[in-house]
Amino acid sequence: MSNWHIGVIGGSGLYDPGALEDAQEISVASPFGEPSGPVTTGRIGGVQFTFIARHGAGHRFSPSHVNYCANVDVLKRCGVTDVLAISAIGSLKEEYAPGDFVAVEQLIDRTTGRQRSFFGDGIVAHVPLADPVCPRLTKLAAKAADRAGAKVHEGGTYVAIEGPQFSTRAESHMFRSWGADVIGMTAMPEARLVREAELPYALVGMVTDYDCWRDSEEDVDVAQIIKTMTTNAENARAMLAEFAAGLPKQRKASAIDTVLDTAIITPRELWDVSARTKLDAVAGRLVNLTPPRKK
Ligand SMILES: CSC[C@H]1O[C@H](OP(=O)(O)O)[C@H](O)[C@@H]1O
Ligand SMILES: Nc1ncnc2[nH]cnc12
Repeated sequence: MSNWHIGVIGGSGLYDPGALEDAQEISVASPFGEPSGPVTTGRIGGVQFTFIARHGAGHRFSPSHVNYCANVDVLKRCGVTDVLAISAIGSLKEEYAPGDFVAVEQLIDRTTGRQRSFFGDGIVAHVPLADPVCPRLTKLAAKAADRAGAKVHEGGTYVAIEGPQFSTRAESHMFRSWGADVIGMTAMPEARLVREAELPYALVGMVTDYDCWRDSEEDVDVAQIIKTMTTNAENARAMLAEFAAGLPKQRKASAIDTVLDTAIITPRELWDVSARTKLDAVAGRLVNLTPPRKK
């Protein structure tokens, strides 16, 4: 059995991971509140996968209402080593056409008012985020998408908007002028939280539309996105199978696995019991070392 355990966050149109061996649906409680739903855990080949539908079964949580903290906490609690997120994205670039896959490299955060950190209430941490995705995992995901028959673009900057409305035409042009290549509503704060949980993150976007900047194209709407995503969901599942097959047999440590070592600024002797208890999965490697301090 491999030592990889891949957490998959399925976005719009991808509400189940397809066939997993020995699949089990488990409801996992989180101190950060209700996750979007139960996880499905099982194997593809010798690799363990744990899947969560970002917007819940039946797409009940909008991008602003997804409990990103709980979803990431639950994946960490299940023991995942790495997170592969799959999203529907709009294209801000001529060359990225509907149906194409994009292995995202950079993120711009335009979301507002979402909980963006596990830390701050008793234990403060500042993790580095210069490179928000893990290059190793992203490369493996891009290769898998390619082997699954998708047209894949490696690299690209994703701008995360708050939504739930799509962008105005002026915003769409502005994001293009900033150098953003694709647009969505969910990769932030997800990527921030996954990093805080010391998990490498890769984001594969499936292009569903050209947003509203392109004169020759209909402006984006949900019907267009769902139509493309339904066609693409099978490709995404095929990508997961190829991803499992293409992983190196044994996972080697990543610098992200221990990123909190140099990120927590609050001295250990001041960590309070409730913060430690809440972080027992996210920062379990550190907070579970010694008995919690009594107040
Ligand atoms: C269904 S239309 C917009 C919706 O689709 C994307 O979701 P996800 O990233 O979870 O695939 C986008 O970010 C919006 O949330
Ligand atoms: N054009 C768009 N804007 C924001 N999120 C999206 N998800 C898919 N297409 C999108």
